[in-house]
Amino acid sequence: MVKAVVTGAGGRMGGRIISLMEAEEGIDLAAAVERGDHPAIGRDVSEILGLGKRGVAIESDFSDCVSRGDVAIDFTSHAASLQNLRFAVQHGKPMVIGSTGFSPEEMEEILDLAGNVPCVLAPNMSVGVNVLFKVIRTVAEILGDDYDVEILEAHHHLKKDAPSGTAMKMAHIIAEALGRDLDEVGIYERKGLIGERPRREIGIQTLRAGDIVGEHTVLFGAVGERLELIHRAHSRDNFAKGAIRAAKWVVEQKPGLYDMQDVLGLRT
Ligand SMILES: NC(=O)C1=CN([C@@H]2O[C@H](COP(=O)(O)OP(=O)(O)OC[C@H]3O[C@@H](n4cnc5c(N)ncnc54)[C@H](OP(=O)(O)O)[C@@H]3O)[C@@H](O)[C@H]2O)C=CC1
Ligand SMILES: O=C(O)C1=N[C@H](C(=O)O)C[C@H](O)C1
Repeated sequence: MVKAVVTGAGGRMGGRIISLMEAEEGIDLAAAVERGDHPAIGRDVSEILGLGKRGVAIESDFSDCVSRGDVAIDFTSHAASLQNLRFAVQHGKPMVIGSTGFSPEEMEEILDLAGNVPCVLAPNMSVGVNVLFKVIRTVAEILGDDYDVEILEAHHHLKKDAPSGTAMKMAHIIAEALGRDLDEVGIYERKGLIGERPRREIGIQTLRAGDIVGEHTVLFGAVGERLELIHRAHSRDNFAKGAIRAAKWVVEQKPGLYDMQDVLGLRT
């Protein structure tokens, strides 16, 4: 039985992960963690989620409880996940990180830390999006420079980072497939007399509205036609199931940084 410590337990993703873990074989909740000043601290985690009492109280100090688990699952924020990974390394514990919005410097530190423990880091843990990552690489390679590339993402109005981690990963995949440097060709907003669209631009556009769970469109446009590849998440359960699957997988791995392509066996 894999024992998991879940951080961000009072959040949208943390809550779904804990709820779905109840019905999942081979994994159990060892501890649940929230930010120190969160109103849920000290309350039974299942009570918060409307599941009745389970005898796991929400705690505030990850460094205190990480050693009670075989793996930590963290959907909090870029800063909290990095801090938690530092603690996980101190205790030699594998980690699954779903948070997004890491800076290049933070990514460098994660890569460095993951040299000590196995770590899955993925901006999107759904099977559908991870298949789409492969598909858009192939499509970009086939269509090449003849098609304009635009990525459109839409999320709920509570999301803190933009563009989404998924949209940024899509942009990186396509830039790599087309031999372009995303720092040079990525365009995140347009306004005013912008002139004709440079052919090599990769547009990444963000929408925020209501309770949209997560939608990503990759548009390849030419004169006379366009190809659109769309993923729509209907709930957070696919992300949560992916995180649980990653947690069971990562405990068997050697130290290193992995993503969902590795977990799902999609890497070629
Ligand atoms: N990889 C994937 O498949 C997915 C990734 N995400 C990403 O996961 C992250 C979380 O998303 P979501 O659940 O919607 O966000 P929420 O804001 O609902 O949840 C995050 C939770 O983490 C808590 N938190 C913040 N800092 C700490 C800390 N230091 N220790 C413990 N808990 C802390 C927050 O508390 P407080 O509210 O008090 O700040 C909050 O309860 C985001 O970065 C999002 O982009 C989301 C969905 C899928
Ligand atoms: O914050 C969210 O909600 C989501 N974040 C992830 C991202 O930034 O890509 C994945 C998902 O679309 C939901």
